[in-house]
Amino acid sequence: MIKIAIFGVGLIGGSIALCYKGKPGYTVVGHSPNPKSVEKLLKRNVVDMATTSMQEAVEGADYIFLCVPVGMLEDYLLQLSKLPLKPGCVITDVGSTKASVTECASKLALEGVYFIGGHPMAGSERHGVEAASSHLFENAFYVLTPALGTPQEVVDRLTDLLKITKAQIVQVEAKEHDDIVGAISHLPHIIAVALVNQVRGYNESNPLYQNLAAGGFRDITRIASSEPTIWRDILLNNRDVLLRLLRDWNVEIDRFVDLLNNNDGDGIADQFRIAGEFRGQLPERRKGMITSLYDIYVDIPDHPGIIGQITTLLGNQRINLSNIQIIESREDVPGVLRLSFRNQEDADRAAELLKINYTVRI
Ligand SMILES: NC(=O)c1ccc[n+]([C@@H]2O[C@H](COP(=O)([O-])OP(=O)(O)OC[C@H]3O[C@@H](n4cnc5c(N)ncnc54)[C@H](O)[C@@H]3O)[C@@H](O)[C@H]2O)c1
Ligand SMILES: O=C(O)C(=O)C[C@]1(C(=O)O)C=C[C@@H](O)C=C1
Repeated sequence: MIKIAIFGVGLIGGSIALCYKGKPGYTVVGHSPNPKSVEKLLKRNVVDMATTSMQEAVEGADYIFLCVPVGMLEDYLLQLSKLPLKPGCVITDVGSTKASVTECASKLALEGVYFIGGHPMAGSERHGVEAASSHLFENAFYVLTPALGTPQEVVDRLTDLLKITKAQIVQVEAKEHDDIVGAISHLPHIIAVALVNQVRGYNESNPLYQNLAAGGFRDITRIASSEPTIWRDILLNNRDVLLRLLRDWNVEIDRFVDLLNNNDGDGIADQFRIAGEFRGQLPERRKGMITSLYDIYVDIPDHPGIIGQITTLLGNQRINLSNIQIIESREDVPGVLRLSFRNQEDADRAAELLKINYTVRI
């Protein structure tokens, strides 16, 4: 039996737990310092066993996942280094930054056990075990940052274990990880929050701002609803990288100031063209469950029962939906449904079927 211990069973820790819970040959133990959380984990059936005792959680564990906020990772590593761990045990984490935790583990010089930093590139603005899903990591990249000198056999062992999450495992050097993820994840979170707060300020004197905010604003600001303390820790931990990225961001913004001052329409269009080309090359299909794989969009009139009609139509044809989301729905305004499918064939069949009565966009 392979024992997996998870510290911090929230969105990510809970999703890791659900990937292994109930699989033959695995037993999953969750840890929380809070007895009420331990009760909740057992009640929700996310883990096989839960405890407030660190020692009990790690006893005999083959793998230990640290899924607590970034600001707690080093403290947890230190505490683990003082506990009797099973020889050969692999400790990993899921923190959104990798340089500091990897360096901390190297300094601790763990004996007979190994640390390999990890970061699944999937998540959501939600938090807590209630938001966990065994599908979260499907098709997502999962970064490992093994320190130089980590035996290949140990890296292979963790890689094999993580394949069960259906993520694509890649290795990146820890500092390079923080540079890249700073730009593609941390900076966007800052921008989303700053933009929402800018508009919130205008809205104080005119509530029409909030009412008129539509798809564009919602698309770019979803992540502004992310958990504040999780993101406080991430941004502070990657501070130096982010300060550099924010200087570069100011350059990009100043470029638009100049283009507008100069009435430079061609320059503005060029910026959109360059951005669109790059964005078009993003690996669209490599996403976690929350932004799904094969989506179609259906315009729907706002009347009761409409969603039921659509799901019944699909169900009658045995077309499996993997997710359904109302993107826009207000009184008297037609809404948009995003229907997500696990494969292209289902998405195509659904589009054909729904086109008869609805406007469908692919
Ligand atoms: N949210 C994402 O999209 C995402 C994606 C990839 C990685 N991560 C990383 O995963 C880790 C967990 O984030 P999450 O999104 O699952 O957050 P979460 O809030 O859903 O889960 C955090 C867990 O840690 C516990 N916790 C919080 N403070 C604690 C403390 N002081 N001591 C002990 N336990 C504590 C919470 O009870 C909870 O179980 C973070 O390191 C984050 O950087 C997050
Ligand atoms: O999709 C989201 O909501 C996320 O915030 C996921 C996201 C990201 O920025 O892409 C956030 C933090 C991570 O560490 C990894 C992924």
